[in-house]
Amino acid sequence: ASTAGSRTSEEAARIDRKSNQIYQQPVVKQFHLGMFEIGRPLGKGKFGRVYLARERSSGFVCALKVLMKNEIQQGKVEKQVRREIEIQSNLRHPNVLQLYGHFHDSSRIFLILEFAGKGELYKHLRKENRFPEWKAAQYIAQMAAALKYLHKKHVMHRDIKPENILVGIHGELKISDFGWSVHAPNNRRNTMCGTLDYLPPEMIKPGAQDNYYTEKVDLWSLGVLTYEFLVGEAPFEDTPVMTQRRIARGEMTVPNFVSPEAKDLIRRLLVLDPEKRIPLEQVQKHPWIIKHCVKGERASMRDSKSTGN
Ligand SMILES: CCc1cccc(CC)c1NC(=O)n1cc2c(c1)/C(=N\C(=O)c1ccc(N3CCN(C)CC3)cc1)N=N2
Repeated sequence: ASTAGSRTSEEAARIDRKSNQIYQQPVVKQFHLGMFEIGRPLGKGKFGRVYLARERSSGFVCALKVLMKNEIQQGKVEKQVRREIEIQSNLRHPNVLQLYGHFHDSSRIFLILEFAGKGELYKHLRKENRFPEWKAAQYIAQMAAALKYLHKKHVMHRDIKPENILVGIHGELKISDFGWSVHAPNNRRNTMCGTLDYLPPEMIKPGAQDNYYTEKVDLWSLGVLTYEFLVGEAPFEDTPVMTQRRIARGEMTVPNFVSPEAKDLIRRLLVLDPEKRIPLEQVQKHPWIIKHCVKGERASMRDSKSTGN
């Protein structure tokens, strides 16, 4: 295959004679509102509304997120919106909601997002109260894969919670809302708003001199997410003051209906010392994940027989 370096920047696409492939460089298209047919509203958040949309020429279905410039300015979140666009535009993973492009007019910013056909995960969780272990394990495996991808690109999400996860048409999870994500390491203190439940100890009580934290914050949140999927509420849920104290001390109890394997994974993620949290590779190989995610042993044996390895 060609070496990317040899490709000059203005080339949009080229035929590689050897492999007779077309290497399509993303052509940065200019988008505008007239290109889209707007459908039903899908949801609304603090700073925006999202609509089902279809790009007229291609018929491509997407989600159009509309942010009001004046609300963004008043909320002093321009930087976050800029970061969300910059970070999410460069990400491509089946469990990360894709941002295809963006544009703006005099009063609004528009984000062209991947359409997640089954909506918000937290609504599914509230409706089902809590997920069966096989479903929770498959969801956590997908989140671990997404986080591994993000961390490889030195992006930490920092706001992993059910409210920021969408469900695709085939039931796959999609991390969204990169408003709080940053490139690691991050040694700036950011005032966080919203729920405290998912914050790790190092973000709750950063040492005076070193409020330095890394991607390990997402490991803590993955632990909180695992707990909430299985129990139906967050592990440190309490009054704001008590929540902070319980997080800082890692005080939580796992109900008996949670299997020992799941309890083991939760305890290995909810570790106060960020360096001692189980790494994502180990999460993906954890017995609880393997038990629910790898097709039965016989099935995999069948695979290996057929491929003969
Ligand atoms: C502006 C809204 C907002 C604010 C803050 C954070 C986020 C990310 C979660 C968002 N949403 C966002 O960016 N979103 C980007 C999106 C997106 C939201 C979305 N789909 C839906 O919101 C949705 C909702 C309900 C739905 N149905 C519910 C009823 N069911 C019977 C059938 C399926 C199907 C899809 N697809 N891309």
